[in-house]
Amino acid sequence: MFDWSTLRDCILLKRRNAKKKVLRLSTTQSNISNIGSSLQQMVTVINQFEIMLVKPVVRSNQIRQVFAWPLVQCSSILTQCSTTERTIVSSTNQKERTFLDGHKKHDKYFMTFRRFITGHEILLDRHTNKGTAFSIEERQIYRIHGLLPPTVTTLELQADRIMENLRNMSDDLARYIALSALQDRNEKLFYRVVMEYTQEIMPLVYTPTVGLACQKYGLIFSKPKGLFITIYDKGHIDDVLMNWPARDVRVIVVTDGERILGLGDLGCNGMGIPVGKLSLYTALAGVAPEYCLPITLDVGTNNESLLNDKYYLGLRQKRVTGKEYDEFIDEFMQAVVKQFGQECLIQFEDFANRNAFRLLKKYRDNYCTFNDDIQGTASVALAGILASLRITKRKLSDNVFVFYGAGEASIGMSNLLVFAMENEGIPVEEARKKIYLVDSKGLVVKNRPAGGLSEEKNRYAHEHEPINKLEDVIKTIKPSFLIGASGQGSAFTREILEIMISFNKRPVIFALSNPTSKAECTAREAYEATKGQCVFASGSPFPKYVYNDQTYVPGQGNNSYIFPGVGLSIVTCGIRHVPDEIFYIAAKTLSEQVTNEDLSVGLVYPPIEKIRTVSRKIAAAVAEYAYEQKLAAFYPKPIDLEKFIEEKQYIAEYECALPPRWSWEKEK
Ligand SMILES: NC(=O)C1=CN([C@@H]2O[C@H](COP(=O)(O)OP(=O)(O)OC[C@H]3O[C@@H](n4cnc5c(N)ncnc54)[C@H](OP(=O)(O)O)[C@@H]3O)[C@@H](O)[C@H]2O)C=CC1
Ligand SMILES: CC(=O)C(=O)O
Ligand SMILES: [Mg+2]
Repeated sequence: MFDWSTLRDCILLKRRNAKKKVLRLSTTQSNISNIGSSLQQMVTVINQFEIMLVKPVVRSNQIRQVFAWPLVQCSSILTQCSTTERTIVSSTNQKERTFLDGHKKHDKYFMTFRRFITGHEILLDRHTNKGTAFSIEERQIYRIHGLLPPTVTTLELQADRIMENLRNMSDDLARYIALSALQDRNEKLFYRVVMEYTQEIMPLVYTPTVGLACQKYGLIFSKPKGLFITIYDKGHIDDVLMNWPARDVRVIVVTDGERILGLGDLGCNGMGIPVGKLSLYTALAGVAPEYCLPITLDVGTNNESLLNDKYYLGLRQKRVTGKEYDEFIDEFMQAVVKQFGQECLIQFEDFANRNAFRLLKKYRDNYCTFNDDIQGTASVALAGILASLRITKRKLSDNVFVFYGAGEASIGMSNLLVFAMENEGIPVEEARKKIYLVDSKGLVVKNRPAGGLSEEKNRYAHEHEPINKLEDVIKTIKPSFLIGASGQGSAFTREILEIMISFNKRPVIFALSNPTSKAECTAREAYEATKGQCVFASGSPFPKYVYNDQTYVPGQGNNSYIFPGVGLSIVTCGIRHVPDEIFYIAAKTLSEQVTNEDLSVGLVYPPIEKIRTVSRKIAAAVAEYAYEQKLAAFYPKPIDLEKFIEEKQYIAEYECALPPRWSWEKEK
């Protein structure tokens, strides 16, 4: 029997640099050959030492065997681990490592062993915990026997138990808190529940409940799920990023909390949004959770009630703006690249209008980045518009569009719509003439006072008399599409909806503002006012509605149909930039997933139950384009992109006989 104390005594503590502690293993050949070969002993080997960093720091052949030998022996167990982990195990040659995504790296990683881990820690770690699903054998091996009740349950039964508990709860905020706690406790089970009961769970982890959760964030905060970087971290953002425990971060969703849904400035409470969006990256598209990092940039808040709220957890000061803000964001972008590489996707979410457009313009060609509120929303709206045309039987360019709200969402939608019309052969200027914007001052027209129009709005400003009221705009312009993204709940009154049906056989009404309280109208209001004739979609979900014995299913026109699939493609193929074409392709692919059966009940998006497949198809179409345009970094191009992407999609199954305690550390 191998004497572990000998090996342990040989572990030398080495400080690679001031910030990182690395344990380096050193022993002799004879000790190694004594290591037992039975499966159980191998489990013990891995179980007692966490393999933490990977790079051949140790050059001698003799020492290299120390690493290679037990790992190879263990490969039968470890092949059940995730793909990156498998890569290490299957490679005994430390000089060159072939990654499953095809690229090779030389001497970039090293292997070393980390401290002991107790069974109790396995139970407390959300990545490794299986709760009552640990088998008797695992309970013995990990020394957690006795720490759990004796009955071993399945993942399915655990999910049923969670659902029953959720359904018995009194309100959605309680359900949000319970799901958040589950995510902290047992990540696999959390994703199993979200993926299996998506329709029921999505409104809890995402809009509308996430809006309420953000408003109550100071009260309900329990465990951190992301990084908070404040303006006082300026000058050392890099250090804060290093505190995040995972090193192979491939997607960041970042907010500064200034325009959370249609709820306004929620400061640091906005953290609920990156957390929720990244949960959807995993649940709706299968981007592995360990690749995802939610970040809130706290530069203060101008929300007086938060500043006076004793539970508020953010900086109690007014927002920092101007040069200092810009330098802070610049440093953040650079630090992300330094820490996680230039292929790390940075999704901007819920920034205020005045920052959103200019930051997108500033960074879009130099970083792997997009703005979800501008570009993701544009894509989902275009998909819904294209699907609606199959009901109204009109060409895209035969329509007139009124956007209520002229902000990030509406301008993004207008720009992509023009792009789509151009593809139908319509000149840009002509396409723009079919689009009318209404903002807080009324119809966007040319003769607004000087300085009254931003560059983005100006593109859509018409030579027209000012009109203040929406109903008058509708009466005058007679649009076939009325699309709301204003954050103004109930703005589409019965009168407005009745005007829409008075000159359209099938008017298209999208009420895209979030959360539900901010929707411009409800599904019921739209169907009732138009006698079931409108085509309806909304940003937050509404239930089915029965009108005159006909069932109508409102679609959810939310960017959650787009960003997970686009992100999956970026992550799996290493796409370096995210041009607008990608959102056009995503929109077309999404609309092609809508069946005639869906359309027959008024649904202009595929049912949410199909979302994993839909996201994969979006990812494959985007990847095809990216390879054509030489935007993808991972070569060679897979022969079957969809299959390649499918193999990378995260699966919510308990898969490891061993806790996945392998992690990657990119060399700085
Ligand atoms: N379904 C989805 O996927 C998405 C939905 N949204 C939702 O869209 C809404 C707006 O988001 P976003 O565009 O980013 O926000 P912005 O702040 O960029 O834009 C809001 C726009 O609404 C206008 N507005 C405000 N009050 C009124 C009013 N009384 N009458 C007419 N227009 C008004 C503003 O006018 P002015 O320019 O004069 O200030 C502005 O143009 C939010 O509720 C958000 O949740 C956003 C992204 C995605
Ligand atoms: C859906 C979304 O991104 C928003 O409402 O801001
Ligand atoms: Mg948003």
